[in-house]
Amino acid sequence: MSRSKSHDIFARAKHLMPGGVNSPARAFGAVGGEPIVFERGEGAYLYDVDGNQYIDYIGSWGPMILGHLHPKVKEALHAAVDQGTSFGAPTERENKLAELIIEIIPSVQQVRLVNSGTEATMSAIRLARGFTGRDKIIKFAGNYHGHVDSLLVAAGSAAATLGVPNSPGVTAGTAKDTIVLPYNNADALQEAFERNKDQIAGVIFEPVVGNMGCVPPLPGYLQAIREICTNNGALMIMDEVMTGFRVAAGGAQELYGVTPDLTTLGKIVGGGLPIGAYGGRADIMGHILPAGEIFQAGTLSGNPLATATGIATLQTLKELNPYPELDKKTQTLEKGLLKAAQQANVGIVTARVGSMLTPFFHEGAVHNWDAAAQCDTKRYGKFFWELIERGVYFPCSQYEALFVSVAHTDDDIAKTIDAAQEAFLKIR
Ligand SMILES: Cc1ncc(COP(=O)(O)O)c(C=O)c1O
Ligand SMILES: NCC(=O)CCC(=O)O
Repeated sequence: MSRSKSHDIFARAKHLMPGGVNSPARAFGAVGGEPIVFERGEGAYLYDVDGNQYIDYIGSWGPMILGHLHPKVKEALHAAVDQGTSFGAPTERENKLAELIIEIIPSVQQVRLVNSGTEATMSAIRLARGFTGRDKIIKFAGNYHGHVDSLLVAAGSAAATLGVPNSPGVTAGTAKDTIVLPYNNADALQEAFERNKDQIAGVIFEPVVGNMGCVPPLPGYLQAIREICTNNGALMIMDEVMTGFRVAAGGAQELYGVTPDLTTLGKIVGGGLPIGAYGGRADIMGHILPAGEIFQAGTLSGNPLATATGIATLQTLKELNPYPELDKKTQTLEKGLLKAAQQANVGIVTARVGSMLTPFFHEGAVHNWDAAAQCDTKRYGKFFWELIERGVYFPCSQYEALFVSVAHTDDDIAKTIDAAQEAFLKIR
């Protein structure tokens, strides 16, 4: 497989952009080598500038649940472009997207559209602080909520992958109001509330973590967070940027039957265009300017193109209800990976919720960051490259979940398992 054009373009990129990329997650820092430069995507496939085809399991880091260039999404985008790209003023499309979100996620009674998942979490914690009049926020090690200063503490995703869970540039003053706890440990949460009585504005968390690899909540854990928040007058902020419309139509809150006060959304809600959203209880959302007094704004918020692709994506998901099928396909992939690893005598464990999956190069189950940090990331990197050589694009880090889309066929899954079989044999 030649990637000479990719190499030349990336060589130039390194002079133009820090590290040659516009986001560190895509820099291949953890797997070594150079990122692949892509030209187009269609269905379950990505095509690089050298004409190589890959079965794509990154899906733009989550948004592409319908696959690339889904006809309904493409059509909606074309129609929207013909009407103008941005007005900085209300549109009916914003209502439609808001209505869909509110219908699909009942805990969201009102919603504000923003431009990214980062903006959603940043705004949600400002709202939690403004609403409660308290300063402190609890987050969990290995959870990632975008590059919000106060949440870039013990962060997962690229921050963990590239060894900067606590980014320089985040002041001690900012970080001091963030309390970091281990995930999947309700006792630690209870104790933190006892130590910081009446000071905690909210708890922000990934209900299924995708950013230290896929780490599901232990039974009863989400319910415990709910109870502890309620008992202490703190807001439960479920970061469903990744899990929303992914693990179930109504996200992890539907899957596990737990109702948060605020929900943050991104990725799928924009169907591949830049968007984010935060919403929740109307009495809390009513504090956002201009209904209330807490400031939050955006020139491009509610963008006509992003709302068009968001509506088309959510409507198509509603029509298809692909979740049982996604679950089945991803389970087949999970079982295939496990079997292939066993045959090659390579020790892995898998974790999966619906169409989110991670093969961990680790001996026991992974429930928190301490365990995830023990993974053999070097071996993961080797596995990753063996898959690339066989036309399979897995996440370029042990600490990112892979995603299966509606476009992946049984044949794609079978080919991926075949590729994994060969890859495990190569790296054993
Ligand atoms: C759970 C979670 N929250 C927030 C974010 C930040 O979203 P964005 O990259 O759109 O800013 C991400 C992904 O990046 C995420 O996975
Ligand atoms: N799971 C991590 C992300 O989704 C971030 C992607 C990026 O920043 O490129």
